[in-house]
Amino acid sequence: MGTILRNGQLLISGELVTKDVLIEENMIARIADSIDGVGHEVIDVQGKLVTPGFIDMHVHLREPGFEAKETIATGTASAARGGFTTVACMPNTRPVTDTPEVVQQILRKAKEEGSARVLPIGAITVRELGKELTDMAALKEAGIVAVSDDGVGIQTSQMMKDAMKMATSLGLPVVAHCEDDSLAEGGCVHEGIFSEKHGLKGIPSEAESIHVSRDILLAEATGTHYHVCHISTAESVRLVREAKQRGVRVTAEVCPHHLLLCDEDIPGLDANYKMNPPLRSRRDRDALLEGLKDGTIDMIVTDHAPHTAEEKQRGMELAPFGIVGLETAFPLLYTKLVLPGAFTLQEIVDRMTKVPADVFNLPWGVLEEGAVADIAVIDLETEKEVDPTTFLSKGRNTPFTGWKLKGWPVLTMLEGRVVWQAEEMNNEGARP
Ligand SMILES: NC(=O)N[C@@H](CC(=O)O)C(=O)O
Ligand SMILES: [Zn+2]
Ligand SMILES: [Zn+2]
Repeated sequence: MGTILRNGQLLISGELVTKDVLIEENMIARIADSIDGVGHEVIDVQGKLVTPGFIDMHVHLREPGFEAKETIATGTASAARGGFTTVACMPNTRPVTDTPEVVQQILRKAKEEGSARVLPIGAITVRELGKELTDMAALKEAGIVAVSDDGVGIQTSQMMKDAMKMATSLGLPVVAHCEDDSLAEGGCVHEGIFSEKHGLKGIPSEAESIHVSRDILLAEATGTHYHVCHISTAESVRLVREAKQRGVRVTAEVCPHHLLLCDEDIPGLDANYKMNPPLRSRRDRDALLEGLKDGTIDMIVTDHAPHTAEEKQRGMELAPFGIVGLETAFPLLYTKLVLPGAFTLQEIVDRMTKVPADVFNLPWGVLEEGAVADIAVIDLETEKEVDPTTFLSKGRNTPFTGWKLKGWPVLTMLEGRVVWQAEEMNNEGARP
């Protein structure tokens, strides 16, 4: 017996087309105008978008070590609710994901308790201290898909060059958090309108862009696949665009919050607007949208970064950087970029599925016969307010509370298994 998703809307060459999808075992067995339901379970998804499950190459699951913020169980439940079936998790755990043991522990937990596929990213340097390279070969053997010291920048050029050489020899992408400490130190928001108004120390744009420029030169010299994390400034976008034109192997990701908000939008000293990199200027925000449009920026990621309520209540200067993102990403992008016509639905879906799969050489992210049945079903009609108290994440730290959005995922399948289902998708009323 298989499962049929009946009368869903599939994106085919940019058009929405009504189709049935038959899932057998863990695979998509058939996609057709109409599939006979006899002998199968049938789920009515009439009028709803059926897409490949989303892939997020940048999340913080916090386990091991920071289970008060999030666990692999709650983080992947949050992912499933957001329509994500694959998440890559950053190594700034405790201990840092810098040994094969931690990688194996994450993979084991994910298998036992996970509602999404988890791809660990290993640390570039031991304890992310920037002093000594990790044993990347052993980490790769254990199952990492890339290396990163996310949370901190690699401060010296020599360390980054050594890391790139090592990663290249192993075929691992270098995923870089770009931040020059000598420029960023002590800042809590973007250096600009908001920091001036409130007398706060700012993080200037160059703190990011200088690393991007340095790393592009190093990537060119070493032949590395260099991937820029959470790109946030106009200058970084320009640098990546020029590097791509010259044929450097550079890719980039952007977060929904940097596409939709700028420092002018921060209402006051609320740490739910504090993340790293910070919300930049309107000009930067516009450059990110343009970069995403023209392909300079390859993919969208959430940088889901849960923290406890107590931590986030410490105020703008003392609270940790980071906001959650998995459960609001698609509704935000759909409502704020697709519905107003800035991006097509296909453009947004591709940057959350096929493109990250292509860039990181992953076998998921497509909805076609013979593919693994990682699927998101999305209600494009019903408008609902963002309500953090409903989040499956332990984190409630979002600046989007109360936003009225459409495009809420209602059913998520991982390898053919339903891992999340909204109440309204209770199977009653479906008929063969
Ligand atoms: N983005 C953030 O603001 N915070 C991240 C670290 C990071 O992504 O650099 C975190 O781990 O909390
Ligand atoms: Zn980062
Ligand atoms: Zn991060």
